[in-house]
Amino acid sequence: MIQLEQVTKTYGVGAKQVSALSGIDLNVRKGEIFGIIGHSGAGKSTLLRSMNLLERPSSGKVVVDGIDLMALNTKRLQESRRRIGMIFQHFNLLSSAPVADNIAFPLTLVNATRSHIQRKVDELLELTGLQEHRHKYPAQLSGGQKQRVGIARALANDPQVLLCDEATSALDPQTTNSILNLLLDINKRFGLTIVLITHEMHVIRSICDRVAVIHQGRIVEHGTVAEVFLKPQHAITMQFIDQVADQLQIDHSAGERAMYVKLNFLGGQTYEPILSRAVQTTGVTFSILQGTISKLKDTPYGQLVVKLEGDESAKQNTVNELRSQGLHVEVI
Ligand SMILES: Nc1ncnc2c1ncn2[C@@H]1O[C@H](COP(=O)(O)OP(=O)(O)OP(=O)(O)O)[C@@H](O)[C@H]1O
Repeated sequence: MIQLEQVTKTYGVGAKQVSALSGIDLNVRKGEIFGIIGHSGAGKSTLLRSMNLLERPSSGKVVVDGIDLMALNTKRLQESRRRIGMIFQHFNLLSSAPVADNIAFPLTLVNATRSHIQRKVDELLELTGLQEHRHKYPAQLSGGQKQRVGIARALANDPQVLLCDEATSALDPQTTNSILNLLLDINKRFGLTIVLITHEMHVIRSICDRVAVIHQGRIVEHGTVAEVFLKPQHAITMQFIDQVADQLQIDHSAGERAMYVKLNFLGGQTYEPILSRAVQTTGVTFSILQGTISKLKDTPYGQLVVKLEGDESAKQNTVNELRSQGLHVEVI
């Protein structure tokens, strides 16, 4: 749905030049929720805004639904942009207009008929749960309600893509979850392709199908959320995963007989007695030091930290057996 080929962006001129993006290749598939995570200044906003040419890349190619955006004239670009909705961290609503008019705004720009505007606004108020707030002004709404208005407005022209620029960063955790659930619902109902940028791994884990990690203007890692969670390759990715992991301090003084391992279970494995079966065959004993079960989007995901005790070869056989059962096992 969105292809970026060798996209670069340099701000400024001469000695003041800043390279924000360097050779970005990215492919966002139709109907998926694609997350881009990175620290402040990594280039996330620049990357997201280059997908609708709010920020024109210095070089490279941006293709959305088969259309090469950089090759379009201003009028054609405006038409293409209508198929790409966007929501913002600080909502960017018209403060002097009530909720219904904010939602109707993109439709008035394309001279939609009054009856179409009325029908669409009613539909979007219902979708976003804002019916009773239609006559209120943005200043009378909570942050979560404002973002719902932002989402409704972004959907007014029936876009194929929704770009989310740190859409939940200004919200408390509970409101964040309700907005993420709304995005997930919209994605499922309408097959809308969603690209979001964030610095929070919780957001990626909750709703994304695939993720790219950006650092200093480059994509350093990408894959399905499960792949990236279970087998992070880059130090930056590990830092982000630590945001959502409970840290356990291992005391290695227990002696050589002990081996500490971290086990990651995914999907159906999460609820199976794989560890008990493995130790029955190898004869080692184990104690659980830490365990959590959470979800990667809709997929259950479990993590156990266990201490294995027994012969060196038996412990190694246990690790091998667990790996052969498809678990991701890390000796720590
Ligand atoms: N208009 C601009 N002029 C000059 N430099 C810019 C401009 N916009 C961004 N930059 C620089 O480009 C780099 C990437 O910025 P960008 O805003 O894309 O990062 P980010 O990951 O979105 O950061 P944050 O999470 O803090 O918003 C940074 O070094 C930033 O200072």
